[in-house]
Amino acid sequence: MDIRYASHPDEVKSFDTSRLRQEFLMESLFVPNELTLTYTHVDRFIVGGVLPMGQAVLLEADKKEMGADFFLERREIGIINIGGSGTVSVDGTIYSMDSKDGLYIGLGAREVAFTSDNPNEPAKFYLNSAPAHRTYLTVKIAISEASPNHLGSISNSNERTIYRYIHTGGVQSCQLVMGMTLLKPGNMWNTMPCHTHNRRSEIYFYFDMPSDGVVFHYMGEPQETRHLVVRNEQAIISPSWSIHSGVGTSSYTFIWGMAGENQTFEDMDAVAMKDLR
Ligand SMILES: O=C(O)C(=O)C[C@H](O)C(=O)CO
Ligand SMILES: [Zn+2]
Repeated sequence: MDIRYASHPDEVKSFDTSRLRQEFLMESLFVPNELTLTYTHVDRFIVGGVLPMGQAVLLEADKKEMGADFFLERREIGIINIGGSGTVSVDGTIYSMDSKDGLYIGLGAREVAFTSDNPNEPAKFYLNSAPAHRTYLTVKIAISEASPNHLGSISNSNERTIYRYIHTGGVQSCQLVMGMTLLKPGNMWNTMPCHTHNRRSEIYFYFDMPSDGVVFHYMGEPQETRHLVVRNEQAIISPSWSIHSGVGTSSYTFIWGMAGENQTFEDMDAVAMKDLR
């Protein structure tokens, strides 16, 4: 399990490109038949990916790093499939997962296994997990059941739909809030004007990009912005003090996940365009 520590914003000002990437970027989430996990001390998120290719992959705890006998002993998890169809089995109950289907699994589930229906068109399960204090129902969420919110305009190159999967008005959780943003064709910008939210941190995961496409993802304090070049199926840690916004060389989709002090999606500290540096 890859471990990342939290950084002070004053320290991050002096990071060069490779240090920024080492601390904040997750470059390889999908390795055939492996559970790939990164544990960040930023709100103790675990971010991961599963690519089952002809065998089931188990959601196993890293006993040393997590100090737990099973992954969901003290945690909850949100899962979104970005690949072909597959299944997630939770203590013997099988959930069929088509592309862009989501699943919330509550504290205490012991045996979670991932499979693909067709190894030639494998499922790709993207995972966000956060510490939990009580059990909420395990629920599957089709994108048609997620709450859509249309934002932006073609004149600002940011017309997009935000789908909330796990949130206060939908599937309940202890602290995880999770969803997906789809850009309309021809639109390249996400989350600009940008914001921070000191009560929560956030993980962005970019996908549906061509192999030579990149997203210039902006992070840092609003007056000390930095960029990271992010490629298809890579994820970024955004601490509570950091903006999180990106512009692509072509269109893309991204999954966002938040955890922390509150779950109020609208609780954002908006950054005025004139204040960005
Ligand atoms: O497109 C957007 O704007 C977003 O998806 C914003 C994220 O959901 C976010 O940053 C929530 O805090
Ligand atoms: Zn945000």
